[in-house]
Amino acid sequence: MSSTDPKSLLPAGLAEHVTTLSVKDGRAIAVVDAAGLNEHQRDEIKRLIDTRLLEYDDISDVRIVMTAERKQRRLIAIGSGKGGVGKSTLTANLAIALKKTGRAVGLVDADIYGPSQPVIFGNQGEKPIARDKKLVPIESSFGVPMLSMGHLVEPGRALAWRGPMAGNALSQLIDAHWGDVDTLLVDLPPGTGDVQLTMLQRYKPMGAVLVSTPQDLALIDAARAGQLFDQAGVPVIGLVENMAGYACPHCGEVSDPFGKGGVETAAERLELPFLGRIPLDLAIRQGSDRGTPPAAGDDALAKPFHDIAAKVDEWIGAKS
Ligand SMILES: Nc1ncnc2c1ncn2[C@@H]1O[C@H](COP(=O)(O)OP(=O)(O)OP(=O)(O)O)[C@@H](O)[C@H]1O
Repeated sequence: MSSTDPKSLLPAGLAEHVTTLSVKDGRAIAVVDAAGLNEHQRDEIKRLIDTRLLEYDDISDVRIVMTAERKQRRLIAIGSGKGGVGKSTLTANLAIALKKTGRAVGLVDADIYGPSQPVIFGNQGEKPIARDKKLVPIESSFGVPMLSMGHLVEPGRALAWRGPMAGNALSQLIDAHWGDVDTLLVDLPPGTGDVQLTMLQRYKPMGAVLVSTPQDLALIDAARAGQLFDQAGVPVIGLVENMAGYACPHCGEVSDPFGKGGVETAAERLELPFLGRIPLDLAIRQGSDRGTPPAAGDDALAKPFHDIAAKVDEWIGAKS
């Protein structure tokens, strides 16, 4: 067989996808430019090339290399209207719970103004290394690789970042060596600032989860954050109510310091799904401070996080 132009072995419609084709000792190696092709198209092209080349008597083995075959990584943003409502706590526990459902989850702590994930995961002081100018995520004890500005700068130093600097910080964390991770949870700073805008412009998340306490003010801000996602065409997966129902550790009586059911009512009003309620429980705060997030366990404290993760998991499954 002439190998001056092996691409001529293929019909033009297939050859146009092939960067190089070599044939030697019965083995054909085709390099296919897979940029812009979806998974189905890639599989189809692979199949057609394979079948066509094997029709030649002197080809017995076909190897196909797909370039630009970047793993489609979905981003799920976790946002809140205001700070201190438990967004970081939810993100960490959701990531751990999703990992338990079998998803390859990673976590980006994009709350660059007040990164708290290194504390929640108990790996403060660890520093990610860089390879080929990209960061390598830190492996956490819960099987969730993660990157946080808290691992890169001294506590408090990132606070002054605004505009492009804040956006670039986000890119460094997202465009990292995430390997097999297919679902990246992004813990956003509260509100609707520079990081959120960069996120929406450069990396359109697949969906967003919003956290709020039942207080009216927190809810109004959460609705505003929801609007931003909505305008950008990012579906809100649902709302989570945090710090609802405080069970007194002494007498067991349940009180509602921030009101009750406000988030569920707001979700109904905004026509958004309600994903669940997490109680105000001292053990949740203690676990977060100690580097042992409750979702790592299997007890009653873990349950609300696992239930919310199951709903998010189902939502992702339905969209994929
Ligand atoms: N359900 C809960 N029960 C008890 N403590 C909680 C609960 N949720 C969060 N906390 C605690 O409240 C504090 C704030 O939570 P967290 O850092 O998750 O909020 P945040 O919304 O991410 O805040 P910020 O955006 O300011 O970082 C933390 O000390 C956390 O441990």
